[in-house]
Amino acid sequence: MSDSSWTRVPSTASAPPAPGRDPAPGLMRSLDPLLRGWLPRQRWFAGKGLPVGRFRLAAATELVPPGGRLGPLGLLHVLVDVEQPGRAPDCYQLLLGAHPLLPPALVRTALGQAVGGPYDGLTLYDAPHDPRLAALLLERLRVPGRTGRLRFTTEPDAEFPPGLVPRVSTAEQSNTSVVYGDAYILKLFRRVSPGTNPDLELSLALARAGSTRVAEPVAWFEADDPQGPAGGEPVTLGVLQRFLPGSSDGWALALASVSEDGDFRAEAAALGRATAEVHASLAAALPARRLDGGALERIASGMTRRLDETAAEVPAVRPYAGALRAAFDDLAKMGAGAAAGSAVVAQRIHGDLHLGQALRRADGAWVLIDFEGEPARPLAERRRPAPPVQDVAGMLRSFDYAAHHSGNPPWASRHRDAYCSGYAEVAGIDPRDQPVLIRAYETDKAVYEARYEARHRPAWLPIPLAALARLATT
Ligand SMILES: Nc1ncnc2c1ncn2[C@@H]1O[C@H](COP(=O)(O)OP(=O)(O)O)[C@@H](O)[C@H]1O
Ligand SMILES: O=P(O)(O)O[C@H]1O[C@H](CO)[C@@H](O[C@H]2O[C@H](CO)[C@@H](O)[C@H](O)[C@H]2O)[C@H](O)[C@H]1O
Repeated sequence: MSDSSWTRVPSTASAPPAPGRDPAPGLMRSLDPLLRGWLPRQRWFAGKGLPVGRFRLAAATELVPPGGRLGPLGLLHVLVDVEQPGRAPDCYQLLLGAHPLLPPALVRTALGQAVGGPYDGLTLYDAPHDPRLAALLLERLRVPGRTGRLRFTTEPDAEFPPGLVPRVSTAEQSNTSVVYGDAYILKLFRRVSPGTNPDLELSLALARAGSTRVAEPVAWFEADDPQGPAGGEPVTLGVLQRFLPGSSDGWALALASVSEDGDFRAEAAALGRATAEVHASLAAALPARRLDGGALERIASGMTRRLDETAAEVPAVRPYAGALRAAFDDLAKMGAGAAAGSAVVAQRIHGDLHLGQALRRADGAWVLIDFEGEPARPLAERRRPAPPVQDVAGMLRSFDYAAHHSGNPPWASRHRDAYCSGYAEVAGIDPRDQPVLIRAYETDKAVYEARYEARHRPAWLPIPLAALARLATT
């Protein structure tokens, strides 16, 4: 199937639209009232709690099946910039269907009825939930090439068996994933920015290096940066990866163990070994360098800044802020004492490692997923090499989360120890022998979690707060 069998909205054909101009006449005017109601309610909407200002349509492309027509048959792909006071505009990826009458299963995915514009009178809805449109997207991913500003790529040995039935993953998520017949999972990034998403970059680098600790990407799609110069950084929009059928996620397994006060230490140690293997593969495949003292001081000052910002936003953090700063001051002092060069290596890392990012395959092996980094951080920061102890700290926090979530705090310490022992077996360095680093990174992560929970799951805020209280007294 050639690229030419796919239709695009003619007005998005090639030249970027002038700023503020609607590239598909009337589209933005009809989308605007629908997005105002729907967008802020989505789990992945980053600017929750802030008023929503202007929308600006950055790109619109309609994917239509070969021989099909624009309108109810197609999938409307939209990139929209959202302005909100106090934050830089966010660009969101929307995949929309348009239909005169929605079947009952799709009603809850509706944005509402368009008035005016190219979809006048049709109900717009979230397309990933429509098996027909999700299948259409997979069909498009099979064929490398371009449609308007969208560019589709496949790995050379990718195979697409026919008849893969799509379903949207129900996991609580920062993005939207569609599972195709237990063979593939397509992650659709919702808040996007120029620059290759590390989830694609790192899982591809690991898979190409022969690592079995990752779900291999088989196809992906990107857009040219709608605002950028020709040849600028691509915007990663979606990645199709091998699905691991019958796998269990580490968070569910850990919770089950906590609730029966079970012994999960062998699994925790295996996970530590898997983490260290991934770190070794990333260090071999991508740039790594020894940090100088100044770099450690800059890392410490970033942590202090995040603590101050969080204390300003989350009042419950304030009582601990003064004492917590000591962890970052100690890291800065370590940097000051190592002006000529420290023993700390920075390399590409997972960036947001927790138990929910580890899947135990049906054969018992641990695989890491979601190399996107912390969704709230800017992409450039998430792609910067960092000490691997950051990932270890993330996982240690997660053992603590599981134990406190289910009211069994003693479970945490023996499993944290087992994880560190497993990590040390492969890495040759035990994170517990780097107390200043691990304490600073664990504190930074708990601060991040306090802000994350305050914004997204206020009922969970006591978990990171209890950790901050403990870290403030160590
Ligand atoms: N390759 C895979 N095989 C099986 N399940 C997966 C795979 N990738 C992700 N999942 C499931 O989807 C969930 C969300 O995936 P994730 O990449 O963490 O998305 P998000 O960034 O939106 O949180 C995971 O917790 C897991 O249950
Ligand atoms: O999985 P995401 O990339 O969306 O990560 C975000 O959400 C996570 C929660 O779903 C959050 O993780 C925190 O809660 C987990 C339990 O639900 C716990 O295991 C983690 O240790 C804790 O950090 C993550 O921080 C956030 O970035």
